[in-house]
Amino acid sequence: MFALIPRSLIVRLSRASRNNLNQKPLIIESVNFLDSKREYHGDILSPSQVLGIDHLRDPRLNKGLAFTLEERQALGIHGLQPARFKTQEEQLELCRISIQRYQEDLNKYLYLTELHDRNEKLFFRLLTENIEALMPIVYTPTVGLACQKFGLIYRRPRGLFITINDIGHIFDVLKNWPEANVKAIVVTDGERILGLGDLGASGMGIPVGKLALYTALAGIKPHECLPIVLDVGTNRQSLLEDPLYVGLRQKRVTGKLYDDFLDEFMEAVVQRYGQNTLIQFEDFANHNAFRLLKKYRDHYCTFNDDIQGTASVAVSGLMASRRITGKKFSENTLCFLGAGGACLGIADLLVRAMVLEGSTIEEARSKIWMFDIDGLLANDRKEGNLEGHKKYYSKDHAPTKDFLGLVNEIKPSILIGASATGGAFTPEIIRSMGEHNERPVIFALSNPTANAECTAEQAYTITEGRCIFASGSPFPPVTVGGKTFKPGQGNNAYIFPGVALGVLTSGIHHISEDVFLLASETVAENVTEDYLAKGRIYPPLNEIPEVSVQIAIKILEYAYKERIATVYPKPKDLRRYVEDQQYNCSYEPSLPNLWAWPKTPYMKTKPLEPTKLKA
Ligand SMILES: NC(=O)C1=CN([C@@H]2O[C@H](COP(=O)(O)OP(=O)(O)OC[C@H]3O[C@@H](n4cnc5c(N)ncnc54)[C@H](OP(=O)(O)O)[C@@H]3O)[C@@H](O)[C@H]2O)C=CC1
Ligand SMILES: CC(=O)C(=O)O
Ligand SMILES: [Mg+2]
Repeated sequence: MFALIPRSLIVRLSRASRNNLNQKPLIIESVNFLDSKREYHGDILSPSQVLGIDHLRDPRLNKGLAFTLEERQALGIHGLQPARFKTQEEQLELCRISIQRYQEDLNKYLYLTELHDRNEKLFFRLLTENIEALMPIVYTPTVGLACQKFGLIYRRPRGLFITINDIGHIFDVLKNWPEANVKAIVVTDGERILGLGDLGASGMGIPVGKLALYTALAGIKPHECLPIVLDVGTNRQSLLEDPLYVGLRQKRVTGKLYDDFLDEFMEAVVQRYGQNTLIQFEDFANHNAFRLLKKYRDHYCTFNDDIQGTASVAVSGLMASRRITGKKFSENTLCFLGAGGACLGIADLLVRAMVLEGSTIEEARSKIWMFDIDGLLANDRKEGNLEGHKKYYSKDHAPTKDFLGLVNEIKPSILIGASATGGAFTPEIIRSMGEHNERPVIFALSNPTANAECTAEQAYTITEGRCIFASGSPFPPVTVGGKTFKPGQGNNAYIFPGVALGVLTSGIHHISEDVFLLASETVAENVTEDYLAKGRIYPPLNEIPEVSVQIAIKILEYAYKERIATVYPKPKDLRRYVEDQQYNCSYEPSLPNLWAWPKTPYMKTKPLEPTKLKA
């Protein structure tokens, strides 16, 4: 039975009200149906078509078949959809069935991208409720493949592309972004995308994926998030020659012009969105990452995820490992393969943690040995630089490029790889770790999967199940001697969403290292004895949303204690305050409650048995 809707009244939601669907629509306009013929894309259309169709086309408004009969009629979309009404739960079931049908992960990625473009709430609900199964698709490893194939799979724009040619006009480009209330930006210049090197503008997949996790793992509202690529060219010859490449076809700009471009970008962000806008630097090459962090950290609300987020997640894993090995941080010898943003960030934060345990900085640094592409960081080495933070870890030791030899000699209890060198932890190296330690700690943090320094299978098998293992990209469970181990994912995804939530809700201007140590502790506290017994040093991925809220609460407590919060008065109930600001991915009414609408005649259907997505 159809309800009777007064034809003289159709309801129009203003753009302002759509931008914040968690609020009730603010502006309601009555339009007389009979005298309102107007032009739309050059055609004379009825106002119902003009005004209502947006509800199907705009991913933020679209609810698919969940529009009630009353909504369909009042919005003028009645007849534009089949007769069936479907709840969001029924739509989710269709999504799960659909995604299972794809064999290739890249096709699953494309399905999710299309869903994101079509129905934002459904996309985020699907992602939030299936983190374990879908994080490897929207994030590492599949996002790496999506970046490599970016030119081929590019369909619709998502995010903002600012090129070096926009210098002098970056603010104008930012003004083209259609959202007025951006609070968080993830920005890359595409020079070091995961462990895949320089992908130029094709690196856009990374800020898009990271910000999808801002919403799915921390409930930060999607319209408050802005992914940005700074396209300064690429030095990858194959991309410059690739007819499908969508970025600037020129070598990377460097030096003063690059720096001026970055400075203008930072200033333009503040001018457009305010001083408190969080700017997360992601996948910049090493020669820029540290430099830019140092330059901007005390002037903007910013952090570098590859340095600080990675440090925080690795230290968190080591905090949990400490409960198994019984050793203080300073009682370990650590050996790093790689001395870039990730490894140096981890080493620096660990030194801070050791100092808090009572070591001096020198004692703490003496426990840490590092290898880069030119071998051991050694004072007398002729090849390779010892610039920046590398010099803190350089040793009075004969230069060597023999990593296995060094491992045999110094007998580290903790081995960490972030070198983007797949298979660099050879079976001999893993065996040596097993021979010298009852519970060797082995972290193969490089992404995507093919770049991991070793697989979970190799680590557990060669150490007869004794190692404490984590990897940057996910590995399936491994069974050794009848015991099954679920490898932990030592990925900064445990950290950056919660840190962002804490920073945004407290309004702190600058993000200190203490914030990252707090995040490490919070993640480690969520590792139960039961998880440790199964070899897990991180909570399961689907617990990250709760962990993010806890991180945010810790940051708020810290911010009020240190008097660096800018949101006053201090909320009485911090958890409630945080949760009240989070995104709600359930559908909401598309119409204001002008009068009591008659009930929609939902058709009775056989209840579906929910499909379980395999991780
Ligand atoms: N799990 C996680 O959450 C994260 C993982 N990562 C991963 O870590 C990896 C490195 O990232 P990042 O540190 O930012 O990158 P960088 O480019 O800053 O550092 C890479 C480091 O590895 C060294 N290196 C390269 N090849 C070798 C080799 N054959 N032997 C020894 N050392 C080598 C480089 O040496 P040199 O200094 O001489 O160039 C450099 O020190 C990437 O794969 C990335 O995906 C990064 C961030 C987070
Ligand atoms: C995870 C991440 O940030 C990286 O691999 O770069
Ligand atoms: Mg990164």
